[in-house]
Amino acid sequence: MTQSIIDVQALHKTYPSSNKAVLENVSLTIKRGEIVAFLGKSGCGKTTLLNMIGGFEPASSGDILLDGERVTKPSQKSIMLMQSYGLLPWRTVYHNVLFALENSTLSKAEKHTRVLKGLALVGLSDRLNAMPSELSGGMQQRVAIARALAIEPEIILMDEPFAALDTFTRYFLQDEITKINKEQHMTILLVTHDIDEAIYLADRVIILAPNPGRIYKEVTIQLPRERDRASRDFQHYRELIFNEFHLSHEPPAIEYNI
Ligand SMILES: Nc1ncnc2c1ncn2[C@@H]1O[C@H](COP(=O)(O)OP(=O)(O)OP(=O)(O)O)[C@@H](O)[C@H]1O
Repeated sequence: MTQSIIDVQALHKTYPSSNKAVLENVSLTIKRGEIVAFLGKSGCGKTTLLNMIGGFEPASSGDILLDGERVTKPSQKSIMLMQSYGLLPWRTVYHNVLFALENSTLSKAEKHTRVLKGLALVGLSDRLNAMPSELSGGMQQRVAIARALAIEPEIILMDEPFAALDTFTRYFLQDEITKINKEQHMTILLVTHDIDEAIYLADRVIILAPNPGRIYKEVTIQLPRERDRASRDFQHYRELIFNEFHLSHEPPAIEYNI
């Protein structure tokens, strides 16, 4: 049986500045090496959930266990990858990736090896000395992925990482992510608004309902890897998730008092 890496137990979240619950009674278990996508209407708490799993935001109640240990602060076990690449414009590609290891106790040689490995995994070994301004958006996001990989985290948390990119660059990076997941057996949690991206990448899609944010439905994607977006099976999941997604935030039925 595959061991679970993340256990979210009866999680509630209300931000101190508001008295409205953002997340209510969220429980889920994520297996090591799994890719899980979160879909849901804007404001239903997807980013909040990811931030809490990353240790950036405390829970109001409930627990998050990572490898059996309670998450109370950010750790090197999980890395957040954002839509904005966050590269330092005055550093080369190599030095941007190295930056992630600056506070680590690794030797200089080990850091060098990790940087080269990370950049090789995203196909950028030939751009070590390039400046971020010389790279396309897709390449900059690959540098950001390499930087995350250099840390060798167990979990990568992705908050709409490809939303700002054009379709083909997005497809290319989605393939990179599945390759990295397969080769490195990394657990990947992905927040997206793109149903196709969720089906293409995920082993499991979790649909959240809003007000307060809660798990509405889980869909296991039983398609072999090297998924074909044009296949009938893919179409089946597209329709299934599309329908569930709309049901998840249907306005309540209007009551008429006659
Ligand atoms: N730091 C904060 N303080 C107070 N309220 C917040 C804070 N961060 C988020 N919220 C509120 O929590 C709710 C959920 O926000 P969150 O960003 O988690 O949703 P989301 O599903 O990721 O939305 P989107 O898809 O638009 O990114 C929203 O109503 C938002 O206004």
